[in-house]
Amino acid sequence: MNHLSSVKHVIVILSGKGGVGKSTMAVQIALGLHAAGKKIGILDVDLCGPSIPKMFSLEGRDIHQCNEGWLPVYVDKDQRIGVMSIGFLLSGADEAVVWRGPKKNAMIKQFLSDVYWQDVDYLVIDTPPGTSDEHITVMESLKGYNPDGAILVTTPQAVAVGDVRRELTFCRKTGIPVVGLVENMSGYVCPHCSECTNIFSKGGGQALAEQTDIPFLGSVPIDSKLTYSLDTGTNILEAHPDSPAVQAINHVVHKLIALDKDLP
Ligand SMILES: Nc1ncnc2c1ncn2[C@@H]1O[C@H](COP(=O)(O)OP(=O)(O)OP(=O)(O)O)[C@@H](O)[C@H]1O
Ligand code: SF4
Repeated sequence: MNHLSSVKHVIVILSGKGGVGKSTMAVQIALGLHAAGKKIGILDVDLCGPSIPKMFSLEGRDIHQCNEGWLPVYVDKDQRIGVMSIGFLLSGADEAVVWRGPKKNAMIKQFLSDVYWQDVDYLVIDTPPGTSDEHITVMESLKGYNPDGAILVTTPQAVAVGDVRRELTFCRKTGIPVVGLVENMSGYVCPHCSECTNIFSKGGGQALAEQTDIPFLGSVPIDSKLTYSLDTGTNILEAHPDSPAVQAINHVVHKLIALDKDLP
């Protein structure tokens, strides 16, 4: 049995470039949805750079099997946030996955069919940067399970925004709806006075969303509290609920939940 059938919503996180904060957004959106009372699964199919276990401080944890399939590794004792990542199958943080395409694609298919999610409300899938074979495998494996669609992550600079256009074309060609666009690293929040300075250009994500007629979900600034929380696997939403990054993430999550009724 494919356990995706027990998942209510599937959201794929995509970015045109590496390092724009795709995994960061996957984790924060998951935490925000969890705070809103939803049961969450996070699937990390970034086989060459699995960063989700580190961001939840779950490195070194083992995957266990039950009769139904692979059990996710749970972040919380209530088992409301489950994680599956290739990172759990590697023997150490420095080990690299040196696999050719077919082996990677077989692993992604297995991840998508064999993890026993147990009635999660939202499955958030973190993908590698760009549009590769792995993305096509994800999209093909999701066919028939009615995924909500993709959230595109960009930084505000024109170069990064240009790459998002290619992601949009990819979504259209593979038939996956676009849930919306998030602009990450939109300005830098000073840790002393909380002043936000636009160190990159401003508003590129929002302008692109308007031009291409996709929902703009919001802008998340660079916030050192967020970097710290990701490095230490702590929950910034609980630790710093008033920080600018958390307010921005909450805004994205509320928009996402509001879109729920409109999702195909
Ligand atoms: N808004 C932010 N504020 C502070 N730090 C951030 C923010 N967004 C991302 N970061 C930091 O930037 C780094 C890169 O982020 P992340 O790993 O999420 O990028 P990515 O797009 O998933 O990268 P990859 O190309 O490896 O998949 C991380 O160390 C993260 O802590
Ligand atoms: S934003 Fe304000 S507190 Fe921060 S470095 Fe600049 S002047 Fe100093």
